[in-house]
Amino acid sequence: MPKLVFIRHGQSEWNLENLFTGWVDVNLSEQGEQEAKEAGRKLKEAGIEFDQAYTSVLTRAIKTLHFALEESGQLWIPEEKTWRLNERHYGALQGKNKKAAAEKYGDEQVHIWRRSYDVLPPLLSADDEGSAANDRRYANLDPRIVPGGENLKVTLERVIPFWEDKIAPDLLAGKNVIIAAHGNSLRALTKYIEQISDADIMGVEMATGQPVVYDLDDKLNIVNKEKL
Ligand SMILES: O=C(O)[C@H](O)COP(=O)(O)O
Repeated sequence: MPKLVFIRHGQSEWNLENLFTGWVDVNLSEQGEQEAKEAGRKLKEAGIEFDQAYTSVLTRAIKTLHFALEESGQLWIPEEKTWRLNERHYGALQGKNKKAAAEKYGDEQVHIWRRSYDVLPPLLSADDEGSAANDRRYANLDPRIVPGGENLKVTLERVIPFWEDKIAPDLLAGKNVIIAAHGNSLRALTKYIEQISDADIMGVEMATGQPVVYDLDDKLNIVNKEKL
């Protein structure tokens, strides 16, 4: 029975400062590093052995994966990084303080931007200096698909092709897979594999640094879900 583990990166420097982050490549905070190591200890305690790891192209997720794997003695396993597991792009909100935005635009508007399934944040244009179009790590992406802002729906639509092409085939081959990613790329995957409605996904949150372990059957149905 394959195991699938999701882990949201540990607390980042911008989580700590309460800033919208999205595709901005911030580091883990000291607490975030500790959370990632603790996740590794829990995975070791649970005796989970991985065959394959996937992560985003953002430092906070990559380092979380590495701390967790190192702590569980599995830093050697194959890993792949993909932009498709990146955090949802927060558009022009990136770098803004969440509390200050709520004071300016109202709690309700900010909640809609953060948790609605299909409302887009204010977009960042491709010529904005913060645009991902200027970032070397996305140079191999068709400029037409470099986002200027994403909602959960758009995030899900770019995460699922990666699930279909890479993650699901690994699981079907009986491999245990760990995915270290982000609050919203993991909410998108959670919505997809648990078949959560557009309305109910608004209430689903991912804690930083907490492994979520799924046992799947050979048709990838969920047999058990446990948070460590
Ligand atoms: O990108 C961000 O700001 C956070 O990592 C996730 O944000 P959220 O809690 O607003 O979804």
